[in-house]
Amino acid sequence: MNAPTSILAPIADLRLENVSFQHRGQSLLAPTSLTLSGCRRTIIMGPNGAGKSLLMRLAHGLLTPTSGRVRWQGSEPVQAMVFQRPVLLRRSALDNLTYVLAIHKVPRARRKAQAMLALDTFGLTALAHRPARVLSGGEQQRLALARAWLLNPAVLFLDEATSSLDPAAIKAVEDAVMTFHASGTRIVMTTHDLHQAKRLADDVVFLHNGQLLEHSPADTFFSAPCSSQGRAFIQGELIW
Ligand SMILES: Nc1ncnc2c1ncn2[C@@H]1O[C@H](COP(=O)(O)OP(=O)(O)OP(=O)(O)O)[C@@H](O)[C@H]1O
Repeated sequence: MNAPTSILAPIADLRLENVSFQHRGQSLLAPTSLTLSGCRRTIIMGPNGAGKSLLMRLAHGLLTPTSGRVRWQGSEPVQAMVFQRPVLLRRSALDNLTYVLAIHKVPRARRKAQAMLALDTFGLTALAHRPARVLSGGEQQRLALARAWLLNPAVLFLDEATSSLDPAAIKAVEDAVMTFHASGTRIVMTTHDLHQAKRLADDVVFLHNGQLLEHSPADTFFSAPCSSQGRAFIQGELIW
């Protein structure tokens, strides 16, 4: 594994074909078809319980659909996922990163330099030797992003990655997302923060009640959503 560089090859399309998910006979995601392509920032939006995380976990392969299929149109690219609460090892920030490099069989002599580069990229150099679990929420999230960056993913999934952070930490995570995107990574991110979606989205997938109601360019979604639920959502009305 090399240090992250720009991803030059086109990223395979990810196609969800009539994907549904049921639990104990209850439909949590109605049959959904969706194609994610190019090097775009796709934001999955919708109110609490809409099925955003479900859709993302199905897309990333963490969940198996009840029906339908998820397939890559071409070779499956390297993917990484960042969660709302990152799971970090009881070690220093630096060691959390060198551990990942060891798992990926990077020669020992190269691990520290690569890990330090990742820490530097995400503004964490000064915290290299601090135990990861005492870092603030925003710092932990940036460490999770640095760890993902080491994998040089072509596709990065983020599930409510900023929902428990303050505005400065949100900005730092959004900057980190832009760093990934600038190096050629496709971004797929869930949020119910409208302002964040407006800042980041190239296109928006809007879910309500386990149904995909819209997948549109961000400008279209924010100026002229085609569903009444989408309109209510962007007007800040509560919908359940
Ligand atoms: N693996 C699972 N097994 C069973 N039920 C699930 C599973 N994952 C999610 N659910 C249920 O599916 C529904 C949608 O959950 P999901 O987490 O996708 O919503 P969300 O849109 O991400 O909501 P929030 O904004 O609150 O995080 C919820 O009722 C949840 O309890």
